[in-house]
Amino acid sequence: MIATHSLSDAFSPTECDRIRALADVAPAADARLVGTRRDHNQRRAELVWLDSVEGADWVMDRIVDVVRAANRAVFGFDLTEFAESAQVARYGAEREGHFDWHADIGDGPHARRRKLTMVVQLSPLSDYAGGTLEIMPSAGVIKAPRDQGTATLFPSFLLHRVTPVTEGARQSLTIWAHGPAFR
Ligand SMILES: O=C(O)CCC(=O)C(=O)O
Ligand SMILES: [Fe+2]
Repeated sequence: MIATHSLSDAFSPTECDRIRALADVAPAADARLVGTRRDHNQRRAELVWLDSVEGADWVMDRIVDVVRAANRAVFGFDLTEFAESAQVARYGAEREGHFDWHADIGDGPHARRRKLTMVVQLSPLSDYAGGTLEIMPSAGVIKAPRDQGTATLFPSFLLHRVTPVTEGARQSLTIWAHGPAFR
């Protein structure tokens, strides 16, 4: 079974910096989990929804291309739409930014239909320590490559986490692709 798929140059470092600059000037919200509950032990991060940011259409265009190609080549899921905005998250060492083990399939009308998750590493390696994205397809854990611009895709039902950032700050871009239930 194919668990995760990483792509080293989904975005160039310059493009990552442009996305970070867009997110940096947008008002950030505190991270909400699937639904509306806020639980800072589960997740500590600041979020910017890309659909509320002007000048970010090219980011969504690229996301669609990358997810489509990876799905065609690797996953073969029946995906019909991107029903939710892409999200830029910032995990800062000042409050040990992290996201504990979770799956992305939730209770909401959209979260329930998430099938494929893609996370792009927006920060250069030198910006932070900790903040590793780990995915658990079975007994072992897969560590997502950290290089700036690398995308990691995985089925949204897999458990994954971001370990606490201990120095600096890590930013990531997350998008979900949706479709009818697995069968
Ligand atoms: O920031 C990451 O690497 C993961 C984000 C995530 O798991 C989520 O938003 O559901
Ligand atoms: Fe997640």
